Amino acid sequence: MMEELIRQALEARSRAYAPYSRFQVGAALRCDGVVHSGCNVENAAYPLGTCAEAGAIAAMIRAGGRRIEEIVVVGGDEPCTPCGGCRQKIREFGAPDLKVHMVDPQGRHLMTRTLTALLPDAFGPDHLG
Ligand SMILES: O=c1ccn([C@H]2C[C@H](O)[C@@H](CO)O2)c(=O)[nH]1
Ligand SMILES: [Zn+2]
Repeated sequence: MMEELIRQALEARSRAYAPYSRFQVGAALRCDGVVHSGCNVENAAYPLGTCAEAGAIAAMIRAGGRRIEEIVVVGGDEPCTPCGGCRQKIREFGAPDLKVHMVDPQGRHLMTRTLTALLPDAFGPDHLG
């Protein structure tokens, strides 16, 4: 299953629209045993670009899913750690011990972190009662 997550993250990355940064990113997550993926989509109005993780989450929600069980992110040769905004977006649907894996464009494992390690003391849905 990890292999499938990596495969889909790489495939999503190959479809990234990143003409401005030229930094292509793919993300794939598993929810209820199903894999959903996304890529970054930039815009001539730079701040409107969206991250790969956001695309994968949108695909999961569109499919009726609500829980991220595992997620893989691929950017360049260094670990592509999710940006701060994406950490919060992942928190919405991920448990504190969710594993976030980072791989390189060849699919080789680079780093794994728990969501808690990436976003300690996170604000989340529980805070709203
Ligand atoms: O985890 C990350 C980090 C960056 N990006 C995108 C945003 C932008 O399009 C490009 C450069 O920051 O990479 C992602 O999609 N996910
Ligand atoms: Zn992001």
